Amino acid sequence: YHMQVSRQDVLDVTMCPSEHKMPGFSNFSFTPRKILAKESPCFVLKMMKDLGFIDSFNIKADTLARFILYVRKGYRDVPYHNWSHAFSVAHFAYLALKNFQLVEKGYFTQLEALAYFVSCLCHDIDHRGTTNSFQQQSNSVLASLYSSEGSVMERHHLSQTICTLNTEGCNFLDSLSKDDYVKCLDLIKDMILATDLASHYKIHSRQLAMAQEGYDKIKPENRFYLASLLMTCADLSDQTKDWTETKKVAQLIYAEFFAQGDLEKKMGKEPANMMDREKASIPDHQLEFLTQCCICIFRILAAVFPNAKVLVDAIKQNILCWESSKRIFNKLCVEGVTSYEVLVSEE
Ligand SMILES: COc1ccc(Cl)c(-c2nnc3c(C)nc4ccc(C(=O)NCC(C)C)cc4n23)c1
Ligand SMILES: [Mg+2]
Ligand SMILES: [Zn+2]
Repeated sequence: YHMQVSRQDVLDVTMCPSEHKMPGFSNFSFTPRKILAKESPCFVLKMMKDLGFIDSFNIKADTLARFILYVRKGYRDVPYHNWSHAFSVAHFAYLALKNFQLVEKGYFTQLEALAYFVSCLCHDIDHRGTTNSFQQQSNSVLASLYSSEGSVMERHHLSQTICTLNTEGCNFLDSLSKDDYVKCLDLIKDMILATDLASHYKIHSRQLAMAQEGYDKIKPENRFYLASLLMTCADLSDQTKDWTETKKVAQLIYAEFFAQGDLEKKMGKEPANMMDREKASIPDHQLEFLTQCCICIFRILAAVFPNAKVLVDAIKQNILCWESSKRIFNKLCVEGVTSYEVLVSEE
């Protein structure tokens, strides 16, 4: 198992030129998907150094490098829920920590910041490109393990994260004090479980109330709601980038959804419309997702952090683009051409 990550691989990451200049890397408009997969482990290390985690927690660089490489190995080659998604979600955590000054302004302790960044990097480890409901439908091993508690995939991602930490030479958290270590794992658990969209819907109204009353750092439940909100925002952060990026990401998401729909048809099940390549209307579904779910979440974020308004504006821009592309789709979706074929053809 140790053969998967060589000593040389670890050395390449620890020795990577930290003067890797990436103009705009810490701006909200930066698109992390343009970082090549082979360079991304260096950028993860660079972000963690820049956030002060290495110094604050006396983390050993080669242990952290090995952990990052095993986490990358833990992601599968599926269209959307792959390492590139994990890296982009972790990059948003970096942007939030820096641009909202989460630690400097007392929203997060340095330990909560570390847990947030690591949770984002690991939040979808070993995703199979299928939804929680598909686990139930297909009686998957994961469903038999976790369906009684719910959030089946998220519990698996958490379990894989712990397993990776316990892989020999990967536990970069073992330099933490006993208390910090236990607290950090507890935070990682809450944060990874918070990425189940169904869990978000359960607390959405309380997050909205929290923002409208004015964020009160003293209330412990507020710290939980803020951490959950920041996890969901990171998970959806592709939607805050430019239209070219948003369109590319939609192609990946629907490639995954339609592959699941094809599987469900083979199993003699009727897939949901948005999973059925013959029935899905991508612009309509995306407009519904952006207007009913995405923009609401980022509006709450902007109520707590005023400079997050640019993220809401970016989503509004993408909504306009989906509306105009919807008109083009409707014209092109003549007999037999599916909306996915139009989406991928619109290069
Ligand atoms: C925060 O957790 C997740 C988990 C999985 C995914 Cl794919 C996403 C996600 N990230 N970007 C998107 C975009 C652009 N559109 C989406 C449209 C529908 C759905 C969805 O989950 N509908 C519910 C049904 C599957 C039960 C998710 C969408 N989504 C977020
Ligand atoms: Mg997930
Ligand atoms: Zn995700």
